[in-house]
Amino acid sequence: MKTNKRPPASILFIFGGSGDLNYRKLTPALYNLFLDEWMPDNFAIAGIGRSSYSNEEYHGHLLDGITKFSRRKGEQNGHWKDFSQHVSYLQMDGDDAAAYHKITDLVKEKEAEWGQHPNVIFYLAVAPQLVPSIATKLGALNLCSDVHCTRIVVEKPFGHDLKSAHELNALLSSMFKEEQIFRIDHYLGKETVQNILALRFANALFEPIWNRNYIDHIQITAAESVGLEGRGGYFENSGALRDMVQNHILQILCMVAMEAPVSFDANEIRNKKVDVLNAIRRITPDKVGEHAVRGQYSKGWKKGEEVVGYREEKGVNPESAIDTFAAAKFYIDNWRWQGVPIYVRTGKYLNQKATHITLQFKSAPHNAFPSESADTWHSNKLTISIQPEMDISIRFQVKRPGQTMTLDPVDMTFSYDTEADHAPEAYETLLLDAMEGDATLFMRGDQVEAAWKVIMPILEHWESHKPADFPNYTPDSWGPEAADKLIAQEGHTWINVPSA
Ligand SMILES: NC(=O)C1=CN([C@@H]2O[C@H](COP(=O)(O)OP(=O)(O)OC[C@H]3O[C@@H](n4cnc5c(N)ncnc54)[C@H](OP(=O)(O)O)[C@@H]3O)[C@@H](O)[C@H]2O)C=CC1
Ligand SMILES: O=C1O[C@H](COP(=O)(O)O)[C@@H](O)[C@H](O)[C@H]1O
Repeated sequence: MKTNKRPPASILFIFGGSGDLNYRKLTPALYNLFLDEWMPDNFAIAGIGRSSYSNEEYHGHLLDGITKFSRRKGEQNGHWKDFSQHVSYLQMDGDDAAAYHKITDLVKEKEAEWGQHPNVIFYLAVAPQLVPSIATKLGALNLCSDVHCTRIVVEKPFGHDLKSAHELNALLSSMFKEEQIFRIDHYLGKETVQNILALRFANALFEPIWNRNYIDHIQITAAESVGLEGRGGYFENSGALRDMVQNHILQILCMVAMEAPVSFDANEIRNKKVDVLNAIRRITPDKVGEHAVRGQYSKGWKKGEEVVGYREEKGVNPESAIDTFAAAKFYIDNWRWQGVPIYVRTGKYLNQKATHITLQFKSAPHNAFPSESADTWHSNKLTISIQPEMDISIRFQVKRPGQTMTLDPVDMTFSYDTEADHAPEAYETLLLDAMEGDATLFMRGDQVEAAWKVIMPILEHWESHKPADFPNYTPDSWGPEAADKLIAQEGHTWINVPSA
């Protein structure tokens, strides 16, 4: 786990330095680490892309991103000038092997300037099709020597399906050792996602009831209020199941369902998580309809503005069968979770931005209270809100003050928003971990493949059976009606946690 020390001297090469992710997330995160005095004493950041920028233009572009998207807006009392001196832009085509000397030149220059061998981190924030070509050329640089500690950070999606993920793992491990490969899933860097482990394994209170004997079912919702945001080209090759369930949602599920780790060693945590993925019951092709629902948004209204349907978005096939909503019911075949349904859902243009996990407990075995209390009888639930609210809330029943024995449900809530002044953004945590070489919050190769195995039957069924009812939900709703039917099969309903 992280120490309180700054990481060693590092050079970060960001492939995709001219792209959206770097503009909105990576550079703002690195700048926040700098402001919070977490960056190494000696560091350099080089953005890489084919677009043309002078260093000065590049700095202006990045500062614009910070002003729009960072948790700390703007340049912060002159600190930007100090930070930007560490940042440069390398114009190069990642497919052009002859251009890679620019990387080794910069490493040599910094070694001479700092009088030490820095860690070299390659961050691949590029489309997945480019990853094999770039990784192969990086491997050929032979920077993975005794003196350099080289790491490669690979953005999601990791592969397009099980086969391509397996091939990419094989390619990366032919050039890098597993401890050098950092497969990123930014949900694992979110404070409230990490807090699931603290809640479960730093408190003796929850463990005895965290199982099939007390929990009726679990729900995981990752709802987005935004639409495609110009990513039509990407989404047409992806869909909600690939974009959110294969990675973020299954990783959250692992943290909720895993057994207690013996230590916080990266491999120990990852072993426990992969056990969960391997225990998820495989959905057979004939059962996909009972276990999974897909949706696609139509045109409609969002916050009082008319918005186009998915099929009318830029870069989208007018007859597209891509899912912008996905819901599924999973079972984990082990002693702890046998028979407990786990419902997950995600979608674009839903009613609100809300990511939360709810553990719905079973009802008390006997209601000894007067019969009128039956109307207000609610079973307990524990809700972990990941965003935008960051809190943990337990619902239980109390007696309403007065002469009658009437019960009311109340919530006891811990709010991260009030306790943590400036919770770091996920990418701050993950970039710092990558510089420190701590892979606990990153995915191991077998974990990614195990997650693909879980969703492959659904993907294959959907790809071979085109939906007859698309588009089937309107913007600002909670998705298609079929999602309500999915959960109603076992007498449950989706829980929508209202945002403040
Ligand atoms: N944007 C987001 O919010 C998120 C993105 N991601 C992932 O991050 C990755 C990048 O996404 P995003 O930033 O949105 O994509 P963009 O399309 O905005 O950026 C793509 C980047 O790749 C560069 N690039 C493309 N071809 C080459 C090439 N041949 N050689 C060198 N550079 C090249 C582009 O630079 P140029 O055109 O100048 O060559 C550009 O900087 C994807 O895997 C995505 O799934 C993950 C989570 C969220
Ligand atoms: O990885 C992705 O995540 C974002 C949602 O991230 P969040 O941190 O805002 O919840 C999603 O919009 C995007 O489609 C997906 O690629």
